[in-house]
Amino acid sequence: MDAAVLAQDVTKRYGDTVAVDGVSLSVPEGTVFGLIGPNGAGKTSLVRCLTGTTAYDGEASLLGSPPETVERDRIGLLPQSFSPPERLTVSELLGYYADLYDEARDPASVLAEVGLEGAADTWYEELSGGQQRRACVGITLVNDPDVLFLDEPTTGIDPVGRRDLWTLIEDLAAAGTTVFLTSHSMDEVERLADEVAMLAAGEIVAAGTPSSLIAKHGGDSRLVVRTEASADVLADSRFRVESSAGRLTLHDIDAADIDDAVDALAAAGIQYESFTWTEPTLEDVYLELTGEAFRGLGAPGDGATAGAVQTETEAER
Ligand SMILES: Nc1ncnc2c1ncn2[C@@H]1O[C@H](COP(=O)(O)OP(=O)(O)OP(=O)(O)O)[C@@H](O)[C@H]1O
Repeated sequence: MDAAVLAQDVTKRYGDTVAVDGVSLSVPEGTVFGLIGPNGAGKTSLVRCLTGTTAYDGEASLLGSPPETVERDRIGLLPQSFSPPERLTVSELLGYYADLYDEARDPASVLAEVGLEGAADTWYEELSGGQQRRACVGITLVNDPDVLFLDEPTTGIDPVGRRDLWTLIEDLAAAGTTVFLTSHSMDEVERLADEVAMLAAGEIVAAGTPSSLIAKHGGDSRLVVRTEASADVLADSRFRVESSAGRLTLHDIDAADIDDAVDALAAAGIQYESFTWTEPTLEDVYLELTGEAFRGLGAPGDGATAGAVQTETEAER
């Protein structure tokens, strides 16, 4: 499979701030790549480099060419903040953006894909925040892009709308579109991404499939028991137990161990209100790695004074 997006030692500086610090990555065609990381980690800056919308050092390629030279109709980009004309209805808006391309999809079918058929004749400014975001996703689809960059696409969208968009993203990837997704929603990334990279202070600190990252950094499966009992009463059991206010946590509990663990609670005479078995998720990976990044790499965004940031922002305009 060819790489649709490739970065080799990509670095983006704004004055003294190093927003992206020597990032290398490769996204095979037709896959979903998830970029995660705390606020200020450099995600949006990296997306700008990879879409050719800002200057950078290092090498990048998009669909086999330098990003800034790729025909715009092959790329879809939903920036984090995007404000289309507000006094257009949703269908006028999609038609307006479709007209910017020599060949475009039928706006009506895009409207249906993003679940806005019922709002076709509503002015953009009268849509709810979540509907506006869906309309913006629709705008990125009118040119039927080969690569789609979505910077926090589901922010503000309700749970049903989020799931609908996830299905849409899965369908797009299944049909061959490469999707580069940045998100703060770990369940979204865990569900959608084939590969994930975590950025902290401009550097990739971990990368891999969601399951490999969870296996490496997510911690263990555990049984959390709501009880006032202390861990001592399970001292003779085979389980590793920690106690905290109102709960005992039994570690390294696989699904097959749950019965034994519950038997051990009963044998120790522990009265409990309830128990919950949890498996590690990408959120655990995120929390673990963000903690490490703050301990080891310094807080993201360090190294820039507000003045230096301001100067470069002005210089870029
Ligand atoms: N146009 C700009 N001019 C100067 N500094 C900038 C500019 N854009 C971003 N920065 C700085 O670059 C660093 C990375 O910012 P960026 O927006 O890329 O992070 P992010 O990971 O997308 O954050 P968030 O999750 O909050 O959207 C931050 O220190 C930010 O202040």
